[in-house]
Amino acid sequence: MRIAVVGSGALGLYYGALLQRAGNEVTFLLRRDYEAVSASGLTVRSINGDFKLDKVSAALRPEEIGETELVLVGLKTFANDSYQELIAPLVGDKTYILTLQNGLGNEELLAELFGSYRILGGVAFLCANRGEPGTVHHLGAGRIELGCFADAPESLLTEVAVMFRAAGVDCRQVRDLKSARWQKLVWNIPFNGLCTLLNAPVDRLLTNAATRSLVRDIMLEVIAAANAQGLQEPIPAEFAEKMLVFSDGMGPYRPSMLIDREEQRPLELDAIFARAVAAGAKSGVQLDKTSMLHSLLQFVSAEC
Ligand SMILES: NC(=O)C1=CN([C@@H]2O[C@H](COP(=O)(O)OP(=O)(O)OC[C@H]3O[C@@H](n4cnc5c(N)ncnc54)[C@H](OP(=O)(O)O)[C@@H]3O)[C@@H](O)[C@H]2O)C=CC1
Ligand SMILES: CC(C)(CO)C(=O)C(=O)O
Repeated sequence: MRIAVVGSGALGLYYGALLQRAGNEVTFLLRRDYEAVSASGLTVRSINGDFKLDKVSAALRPEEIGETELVLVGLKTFANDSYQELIAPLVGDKTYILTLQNGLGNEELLAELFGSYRILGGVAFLCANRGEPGTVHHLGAGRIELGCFADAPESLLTEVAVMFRAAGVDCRQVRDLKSARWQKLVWNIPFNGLCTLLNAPVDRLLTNAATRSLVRDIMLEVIAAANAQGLQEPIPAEFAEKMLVFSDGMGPYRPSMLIDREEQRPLELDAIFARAVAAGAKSGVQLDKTSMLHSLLQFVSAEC
């Protein structure tokens, strides 16, 4: 498949590299890493084994890439106002768009701009960070769950899922993308929020009894809001315990939002916090703890 990666940071570089290694024709739209990747290729340092792609197709502007079959979106959600500028030049009649970004509202905005029939969404249970230009670090996990947004064809979803599996990614197709998105928020809201506010990695929150209990309470609050959204596949309360156990295996992982704070970038507050709080309120569930995290993060974000 011909693939363009828009948002070639930790997530985009990692999955894009796996897809290229499996034989797909991948072009990365690059900014910070353009010179390093053009000159020396892309290095993946991975818990599954390091590898290097010596020849990588790199572009600085989407117009250099032109129409492609699949656009893989790995932008931070605070850059979603660049969708039109970065993605429109890549879209033709037979182009599909897959966003693996976190949070709510990404598929909706893509559908508004480019048509719902071509939009796929997914959640990535990946722990990846950027290294020096031209290097990405895969620290853990990597499973993705893909679903169709609205009327995108199921056959396309299957084709994309098969392609990810052939690249070595544990990729599952889900019937209810909305449920998958909320399941991911059950992790992102407590951990992105608390790790960023407390400047602490995941394991420190989990080994302290008070913060572990707070994480669980926030997870249950998010599950209650999720289940008020009319999901085809409601989220059981036990999912919180499952996520705690999954997180116990992460060790001293620093969520991407904590790194954004450290590096004084904007935070993904709208997609991960504001939209969840608004969706909860609209369906009669007040997300009080999430709302408090959001307010504190807005304070922190304004200080950056
Ligand atoms: N990292 C992870 O393990 C996971 C991340 N996610 C989600 O995936 C998304 C991406 O996260 P992550 O990869 O960590 O983020 P990064 O900050 O590492 O990557 C974002 C990329 O978008 C690029 N970008 C932003 N604006 C533009 C622009 N105008 N033109 C060209 N490139 C642009 C950045 O460019 P530049 O290179 O110049 O900085 C950067 O390479 C987020 O929604 C995150 O929450 C989900 C699961 C796991
Ligand atoms: C849950 C996790 C760690 C990826 O699995 C993530 O989404 C993040 O760091 O933002």
